[in-house]
Order: sequence, then C-alpha cells, then structure tokens
Amino acid sequence: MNRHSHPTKPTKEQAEEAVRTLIRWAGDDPGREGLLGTPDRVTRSYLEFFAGYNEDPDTYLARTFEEVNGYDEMVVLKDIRVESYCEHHMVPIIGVAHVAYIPSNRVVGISKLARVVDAYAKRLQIQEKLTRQIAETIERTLQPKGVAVIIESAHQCMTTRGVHKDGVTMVTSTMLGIFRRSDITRRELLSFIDKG
Ligand SMILES: Nc1nc2c(ncn2[C@@H]2O[C@H](COP(=O)(O)OP(=O)(O)OP(=O)(O)O)[C@@H](O)[C@H]2O)c(=O)[nH]1
Ligand SMILES: [Zn+2]
Repeated sequence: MNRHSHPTKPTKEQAEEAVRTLIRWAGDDPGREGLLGTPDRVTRSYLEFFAGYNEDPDTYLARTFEEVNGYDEMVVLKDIRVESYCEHHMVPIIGVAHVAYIPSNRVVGISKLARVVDAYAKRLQIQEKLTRQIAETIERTLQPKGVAVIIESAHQCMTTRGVHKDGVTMVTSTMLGIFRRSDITRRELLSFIDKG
C-alpha cells in the first residue's frame, strides 16, 4: 500500500450507498428511475477523477535518454491541460501547467512530464501543493540543473459557488535550481510560455 491509499477503503457497494446519501442530501430521490444507475456511474467516475492515487509518478521518469549530444538547454512543455479536484470542496480545478527543466545529462520522453502532472492532478489537491509535487518529482528523479512548474487554473469552488467570481485565474509557480537563482533563465522561460 502506498502512502496515499486510505487504510479503510470502502467497498464499491459502500461507496454507492454514500452517493445515494448525497443524492438525498441534495434533495432528490435515489430510488427514482433516472437516478438508479447514478451511484454506479459516480463511483466509476471517481476511479477516473482520482486515478492518481494508484500511480507512482517517479516511475514515469525512470526511463531516461542520455544520448542527446550534450543538449543542456531548456526543455519546456507548455499548456498541459490540468484536471484536478479541490480538496476543500471536491469540485474541479481546470487549467494548464507549464513544465520546464534544464537537463544535466538525462532527458525524458516529453509525454512523461504530462503523465507526472496527471498523476498528481488526479487527486484531491490544493494548487500550491500540486505545483510543488510536480517540480520536486522532476528534481528528485532527473537531478536537472533546474525545474520550473507554473500552473494557471480556474477553481470551480470560486466560480460555481461561494464568491462566484468567474474569469479569475489562480497562478502558482515553483522554481528550483537555476530557475530560482537566475533572473535570465526565468525570463527565458516566461518568453517561451508567452508571459515575458
Ligand atoms: N490556497 C488555496 N486555496 C484554495 C484552493 N482551492 C480552494 N481554495 C480555497 O480554500 C478556501 C476554503 O475556505 P473555507 O472558509 O474553509 O471554506 P468556505 O466556507 O467554503 O469558503 P468560500 O469558498 O469562501 O465560500 C476557500 O477560500 C477556497 O477558495 C487552492 O488550490 N489553494
Ligand atoms: Zn475549493
């Protein structure tokens, strides 16, 4: 069991019963025809929304390529769609992540950076923690010269409830290594992602 699994994971039937309880809490009747299949669908949806709990992000970065002719410039993957879930209200956080690193000798297949984003996004999150987890995983596994992660997103807990402020973007960033130390490197990154 990894450290993210809950020791008392319920059965699917127990999870479906919880959905029926929430339907009643919403004010509807879980016994009416249109809702009969809903607990099954919701519990199956949860397996997708929260698939990250069954993933070990480090393994995505385990296969690296060293034959890149000494490429030691910035690699940027920008506008990676992020679908996450606010841990306070359990509603979607939708946005984009920009991930950059400067290899020291190992580079990874670029899709793996997006897989790491997903593995942490598909959990109950706050955006600050999500941003940091992605950056720290890349730093730990690739030991690059630097890592930068920027996430821009909309929180449905702010748009569809609560303060109801649509069009608000939350921006978070984690800068490690040379991205933290060097203004020039940071500026280069911001120009690549059209924020310079
Ligand atoms: N820092 C941070 N805050 C978040 C994130 N997602 C949601 N929140 C905020 O978490 C806070 C939870 O505040 P509470 O006062 O406990 O909850 P609440 O009564 O539902 O608050 P309102 O959303 O203001 O109605 C809210 O201000 C949310 O906007 C996130 O990723 N990072
Ligand atoms: Zn929230």
